[in-house]
Amino acid sequence: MKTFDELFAELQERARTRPEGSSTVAALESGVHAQGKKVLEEAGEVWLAAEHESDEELAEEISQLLYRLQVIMLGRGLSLEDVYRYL
Ligand SMILES: N=c1c2ncn([C@@H]3O[C@H](COP(=O)(O)OP(=O)(O)OP(=O)(O)O)[C@@H](O)[C@H]3O)c2ncn1[C@@H]1O[C@H](COP(=O)(O)O)[C@@H](O)[C@H]1O
Repeated sequence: MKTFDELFAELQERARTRPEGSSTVAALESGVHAQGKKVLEEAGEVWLAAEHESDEELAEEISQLLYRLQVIMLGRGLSLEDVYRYL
């Protein structure tokens, strides 16, 4: 189990070291258009899960959306603080 901040630190490390086989490196290299499509896709799945699926399935979809948002943040060079200051 990990927190949002811990996942972000892990993904920052992936972006820095670019290990082979990392899905994050592949997502970063796919570009902002593909990254944005993934955000929309996962957001739609969260919506559908909230209406029709179990709590567990909803939680899993939300985790994927959070991951995709972090990829967008990393791709644009945003830090957690850049976002948190608006919360
Ligand atoms: N939390 C996630 C995570 N959530 C979603 N995904 C990616 O999203 C995919 C599932 O999304 P989809 O439902 O869109 O499935 P898909 O369309 O079949 O996937 P693709 O064809 O787009 O690869 C997974 O196969 C992963 O590639 C994630 N990839 C990585 N993480 C975590 O990120 C960290 C770094 O991972 P790596 O970069 O792979 O080392 C680790 O802690 C991982 O657990």
